Amino acid sequence: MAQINFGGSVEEVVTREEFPLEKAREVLANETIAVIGYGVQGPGQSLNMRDNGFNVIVGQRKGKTYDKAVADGWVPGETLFEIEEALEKGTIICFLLSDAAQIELWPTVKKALVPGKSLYFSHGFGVTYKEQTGIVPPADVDVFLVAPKGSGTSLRRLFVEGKGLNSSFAVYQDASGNARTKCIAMGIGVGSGYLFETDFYREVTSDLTGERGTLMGAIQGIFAAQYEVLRENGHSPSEAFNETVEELTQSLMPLVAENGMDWMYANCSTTAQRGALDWWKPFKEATKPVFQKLYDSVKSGEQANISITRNSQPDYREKLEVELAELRDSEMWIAGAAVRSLRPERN
Ligand SMILES: NC(=O)c1ccc[n+]([C@@H]2O[C@H](COP(=O)([O-])OP(=O)(O)OC[C@H]3O[C@@H](n4cnc5c(N)ncnc54)[C@H](O)[C@@H]3O)[C@@H](O)[C@H]2O)c1
Ligand SMILES: CC(C)(O)[C@@H](O)C(=O)O
Ligand SMILES: [Mg+2]
Ligand SMILES: [Mg+2]
Repeated sequence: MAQINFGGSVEEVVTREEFPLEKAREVLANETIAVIGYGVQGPGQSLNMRDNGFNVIVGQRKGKTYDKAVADGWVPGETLFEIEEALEKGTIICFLLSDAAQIELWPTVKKALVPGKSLYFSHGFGVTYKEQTGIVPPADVDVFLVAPKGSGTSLRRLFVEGKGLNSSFAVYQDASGNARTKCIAMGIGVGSGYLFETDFYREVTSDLTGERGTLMGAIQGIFAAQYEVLRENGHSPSEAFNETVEELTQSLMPLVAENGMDWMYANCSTTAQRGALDWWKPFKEATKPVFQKLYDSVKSGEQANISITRNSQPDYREKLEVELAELRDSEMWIAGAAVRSLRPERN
């Protein structure tokens, strides 16, 4: 493994150079990889693995997503099956249903896990919160995860562009003695840029924190707060949206992604630089207690509990739609839709 110094801590990571695709293909040459679920990660991972030359099949219940799989080139009866049939044919079972649906399907999956098969996750959720999920894999199967650090949509887009999302990987159970190598081979196969090692508990606690925090929950909260203050002080929706969201996503974040925040601070006006240097610490101080509260809630299992309870309700979709409409119909995101429609590349 490559030793990389991440800000003073040396960590071992797996790169594509030291674990090339050819090696991954060799490791998994005799495996049938069954991707169960074709929601967000299912398409990204299965299509990348198919394009990388792996033996992949998809298991998906009939409906809109099944039709999407057909449209993506999966052939019913050859590479696309009902879930039970795919579970039977697969030797590596990629459990890519939503975390709540995994609970419901677990008895079916468990039955298919005969000795010698492997169980693959993209989240540490199911086994970490086993008291709530009931997901306890049989002792004679390998259990591991590869968790792409990003959306399945970008996993596929970046792969098509010849780039790759980073993923974490972890082995929960090594029945064959070869679980780690298989796990890394899967990580390379799904199109990871590089892979860093974790365990199921750390993967789920960091992931739940990140998505509730800076990746989605906190950022929307900060957007809404600044937008409201600008609007309450007489700024137009277009001015408030551009100064809150559009400039960040279109101009500054791609530059931060390329060069880091220090570069961004060094390459804006001296006026902006002074202000950003003065204000980042008060924002940090104001929000850190909220992040600590969030982490504690993740750690105690409360967030998992909320997620399982809410997402297992029969009227989950209807209730979700109401909450999404609150965002979609907010002035800020209506203004956002108008701003997006004005981007020159839309024409
Ligand atoms: N969404 C992401 O980009 C992302 C990123 C990293 C990790 N993950 C993890 O990957 C896994 C899959 O997540 P996802 O977001 O792709 O899932 P998803 O919510 O998109 O659902 C996946 C599939 O589950 C199927 N499904 C739902 N309920 C079902 C049921 N009762 N019976 C049978 N099928 C059912 C749906 O048809 C869909 O094809 C999860 O563990 C998630 O935490 C997701
Ligand atoms: C894409 C995310 C937010 O990183 C993932 O963790 C998810 O659950 O969808
Ligand atoms: Mg997540
Ligand atoms: Mg995530």
